[in-house]
Amino acid sequence: MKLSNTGLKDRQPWIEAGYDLPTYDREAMIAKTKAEPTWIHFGAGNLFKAYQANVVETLLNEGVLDRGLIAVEGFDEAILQNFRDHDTLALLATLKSDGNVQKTVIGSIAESVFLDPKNEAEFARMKEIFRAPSLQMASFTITEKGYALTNAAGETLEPVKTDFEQGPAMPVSYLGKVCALLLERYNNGKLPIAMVSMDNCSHNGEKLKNAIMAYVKAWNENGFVSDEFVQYVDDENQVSFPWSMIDKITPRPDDKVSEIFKKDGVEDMDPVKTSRGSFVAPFVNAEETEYLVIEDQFPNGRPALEKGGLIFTDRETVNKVETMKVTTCLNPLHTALAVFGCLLDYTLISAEMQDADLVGLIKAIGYKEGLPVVINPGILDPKEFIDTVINVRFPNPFMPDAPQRIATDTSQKLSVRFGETIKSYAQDETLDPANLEAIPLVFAGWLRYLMQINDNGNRFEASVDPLLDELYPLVSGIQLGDVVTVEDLKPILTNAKVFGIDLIEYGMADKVVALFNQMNAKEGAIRSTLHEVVEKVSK
Ligand SMILES: NC(=O)c1ccc[n+]([C@@H]2O[C@H](COP(=O)([O-])OP(=O)(O)OC[C@H]3O[C@@H](n4cnc5c(N)ncnc54)[C@H](O)[C@@H]3O)[C@@H](O)[C@H]2O)c1
Ligand SMILES: O=P(O)(O)OC[C@@H](O)[C@@H](O)[C@H](O)[C@H](O)CO
Repeated sequence: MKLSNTGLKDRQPWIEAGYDLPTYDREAMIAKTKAEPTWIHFGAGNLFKAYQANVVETLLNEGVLDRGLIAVEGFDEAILQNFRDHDTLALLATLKSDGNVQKTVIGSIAESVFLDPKNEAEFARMKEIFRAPSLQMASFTITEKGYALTNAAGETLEPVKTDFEQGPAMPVSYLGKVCALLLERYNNGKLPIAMVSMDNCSHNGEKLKNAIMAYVKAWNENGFVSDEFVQYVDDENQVSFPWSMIDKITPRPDDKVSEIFKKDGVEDMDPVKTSRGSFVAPFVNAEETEYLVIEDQFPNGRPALEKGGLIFTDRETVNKVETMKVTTCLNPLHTALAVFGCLLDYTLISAEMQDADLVGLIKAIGYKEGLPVVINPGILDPKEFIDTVINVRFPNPFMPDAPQRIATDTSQKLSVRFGETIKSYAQDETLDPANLEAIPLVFAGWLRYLMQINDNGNRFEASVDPLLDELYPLVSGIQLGDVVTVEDLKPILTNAKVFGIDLIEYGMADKVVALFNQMNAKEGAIRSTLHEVVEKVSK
């Protein structure tokens, strides 16, 4: 059995092996999507295939939609190649908490394009898509760092600087290319569009808009674009940047899941790590739970995605749901498990959920330190949300999720996942950041993690992180048993780009450094410190 157009011609073996197959005319869907695209997605990673593409698959099968998705990859060509090798088909394994695995052939991706102006044919197609009056939305899952314009020191990144100065003709940065496509749309009828960030960043729509506007303004100042273009991008009735919250735990493609497909007789199912560090396979594996809440601001209309379970609401509600998930009720808990999982030598989140100290830690972060600053969004109850995360989702033994995946780019995530909570404590007269215990432990744990020596004194390799080269030298000279001071770690502790706040200014640095020293005292000290803090906060 081959995952390809030819391989799917004989449907019987797939059906007998329990696969859900496309029931619509895929060729017709592809032709219609190419001719009149409605939805283009940037970032053809695992989440996109597991969530957005699966929702569209369901709606195509139900006859609600007649067009599928166009997938754009602009960072890692190997992701695209993997996809094209299988006629833009993908397999999805939905790993249910009762152990059942639902196997779906995803056919909803009609076309894939590489975002690269140097590749004339591909970029000409991108421009053609952006000229299409039918295009309603461009969405993004390009990770938090995909939106960055500056490095940790606040300096403009080189490719961004080049694009600001050289204009839209041949952009080299990711968002410079996206901005050039918006210009193409403007130059061909000033057509409206929604640009929807679906990444786990706080206020993701605002983040995308600010980044795009930085290009637009620089190009305007340097004489490349008109004032009218600036107004077009800035007018949410022309170009909107809806805020969103997305939630579906999508681990890297796992060998055990690949075995399930291989056992069924599906060929070529091995996951690979690409040279750019992506984990990719012709299949994706994900949990069943999923939420996608989007601000309903689509100036050119939108597909009826509410029929696929998406929730469309106002910005305030999205903000509350997103704040709840990303800054208090899920992602901070995940990051705590990521950091301590790597330090305590775990390779599975579900195994960490059998560890009373770690469960105690995330309960403290969620219920005790997070909940007091959460505003109930109304459409989801924060306490029930944490209950499900802790009791059902994280412990799901069938989910191959690893702390090492979640530890990716931690330097980019701490400010959102914990910094927002600390700021809320500081702003609330009834709360005091000095009373926080679990969050400072995670910060100290992360500094200890940066040493890349685990609690047994063994070296481990930190997950990919854009600041690792910058941050590692600050801790690489520290030996197990050394005692450091706030002054020694000042360059990190004061970095508001990392923590969201200056830890010295907020009076948290002493506590973080004391916990770091306690965890660095000797082998086993991470465990004993974790246990001690959890005992203290559980009282
Ligand atoms: N995996 C999950 O559980 C999950 C759940 C909810 C939200 N998310 C959000 O989706 C994002 C992607 O997750 P995924 O599982 O698809 O990851 P992935 O590693 O499979 O895919 C990442 C995508 O981002 C692109 N990318 C990476 N670095 C980039 C850069 N510097 N500039 C532009 N593009 C870049 C990659 O090429 C790829 O298309 C996450 O960062 C997160 O914000 C993920
Ligand atoms: O996806 P990231 O890299 O922002 O963070 C890692 C995980 O915490 C995250 O992917 C969760 O699995 C996801 O946010 C669940 O919806």
